[in-house]
Amino acid sequence: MTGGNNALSADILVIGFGKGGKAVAAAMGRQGKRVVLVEQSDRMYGGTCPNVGCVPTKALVHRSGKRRPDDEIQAWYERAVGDVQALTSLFRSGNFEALNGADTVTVVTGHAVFTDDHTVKVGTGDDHLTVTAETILINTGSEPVIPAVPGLQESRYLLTSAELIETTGLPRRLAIIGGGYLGIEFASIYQRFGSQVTLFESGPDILTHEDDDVAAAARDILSEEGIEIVTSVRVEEVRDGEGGATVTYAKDGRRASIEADAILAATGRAPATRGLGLDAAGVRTTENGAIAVDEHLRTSRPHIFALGDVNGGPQFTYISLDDSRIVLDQLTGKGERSVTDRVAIPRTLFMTPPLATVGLTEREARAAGHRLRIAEQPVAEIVSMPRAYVVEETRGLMKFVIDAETDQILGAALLSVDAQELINTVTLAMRHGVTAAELRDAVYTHPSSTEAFNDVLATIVRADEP
Ligand SMILES: Cc1cc2nc3c(=O)[nH]c(=O)nc-3n(C[C@H](O)[C@H](O)[C@H](O)COP(=O)(O)OP(=O)(O)OC[C@H]3O[C@@H](n4cnc5c(N)ncnc54)[C@H](O)[C@@H]3O)c2cc1C
Ligand SMILES: NC(=O)c1ccc[n+]([C@@H]2O[C@H](COP(=O)([O-])OP(=O)(O)OC[C@H]3O[C@@H](n4cnc5c(N)ncnc54)[C@H](O)[C@@H]3O)[C@@H](O)[C@H]2O)c1
Repeated sequence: MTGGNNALSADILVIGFGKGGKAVAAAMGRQGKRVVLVEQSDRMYGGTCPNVGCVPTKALVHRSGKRRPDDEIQAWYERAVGDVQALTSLFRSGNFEALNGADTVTVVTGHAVFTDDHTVKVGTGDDHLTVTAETILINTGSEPVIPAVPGLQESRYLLTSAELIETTGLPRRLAIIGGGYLGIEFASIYQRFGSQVTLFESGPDILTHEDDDVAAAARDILSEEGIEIVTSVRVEEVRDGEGGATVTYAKDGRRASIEADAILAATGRAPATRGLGLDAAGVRTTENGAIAVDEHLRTSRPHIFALGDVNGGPQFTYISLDDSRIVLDQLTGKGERSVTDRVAIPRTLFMTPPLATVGLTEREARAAGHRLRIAEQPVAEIVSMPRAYVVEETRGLMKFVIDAETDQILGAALLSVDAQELINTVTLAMRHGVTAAELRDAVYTHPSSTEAFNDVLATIVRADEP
């Protein structure tokens, strides 16, 4: 690193400690490049995923199923929060050391603001630092959107997901606004811990992207757990009282209200570009507020890249990681990778059991003109999968959408124990042209969840006529 006390210059500057940025920082540092990574919060080394996103929420999913007979609910929840915070703290320091421990990489803690297209200022007043770099990566993630409901923003019962997972008092009554991935996962976690959860979704249903049978199976599980799901709803007002808030909503032309001890805003996350000074760098944004990028993730200034949630792509950690591969390919490779060459990207919604999906739904495949065979079975009926009974989780179903002409798997929806693992095997099969018959007839370990494929793929419930 060169520069005076208040100035650093580097080959690569990374703004934000997200997945993609830290992967590029580590790789370029290993190649001997001088790298500076600026992270605004010492609670966020490693970014959203290990601190307040994927890792702590999945650790809570796990713990929400582990109540011992003599556990008092509040004490059990508080212990789970404490354990999960200890875990995130471990990952946080591991992330910091992994980067800052390298001779070539410096982690700077402070909020970065562009002053021109090669320079950022970190901090203010006498303490401020200037970092200048040849190449800059913006990896600032996203931040929760708070819907414009009168009284909500000012409510002392309003929490973001990051705040809720650190709160040691279990809300007795939790209202969640938004029935997407985040809202459903939190509904599932908190209902299992013992909260009474009401989930408000403005759309006509939850999981509308999925086929009706898959969505209905998932919805039934959530309802059986005791979650109150209110769809086609307009949350009209939040009014604070002494012991909680009154949430008033309109549905089917009628007004009603519930009382809540906590309200979670789960209505989406917007690219985090506020206060970055993008204008000073000449970096353009889209009308949705994301940083505009080409297929190689270059912004309107070609030496500045944007990775992860901030570029408006799908908001998943593994997409941010894949963004890092594209950027590294631009910086040191052949420049062949792009966002357009991604095939079959899986997703997992971590309710219990998880819902993992990839590729086309039956509805989408029909709309695209494919002649189909549909393989489907409820988990409880998959004879070749005793694992579901072994681990006492027999709820859900598995569904495959198969092209009847080529036997290629076009898509799958697995609502099942271990679905977050199973979906990666299906995805690999789809990427490499492994047919449905080959996946069906493969030899799998026993007792495992994968061996369900032996049965499910042999159970054709619908086949289109040639
Ligand atoms: C509750 C929750 C659960 C989730 N669960 C999953 C899951 O199970 N699986 C999955 O794949 N995805 C999940 N996601 C989404 C996933 O966490 C994000 O897609 C991913 O973390 C985005 O990573 P990123 O690289 O874009 O940046 P982030 O990891 O968001 O990092 C951005 C960093 O930039 C910092 N920053 C912002 N502005 C500045 C600035 N001006 N100067 C310096 N630093 C700045 C921030 O403090 C932050 O640390 C979840 C998200 C949430 C909120
Ligand atoms: N397991 C995972 O991979 C995982 C888990 C959690 C979050 N995430 C990521 O985080 C991102 C944010 O998640 P999210 O669920 O907040 O966003 P989302 O955009 O997926 O869902 C938001 C939901 O809120 C609803 N909504 C919007 N305004 C509303 C209002 N005023 N009242 C009621 N409902 C309203 C929308 O119709 C939508 O269903 C997602 O894009 C997802 O990729 C991923």
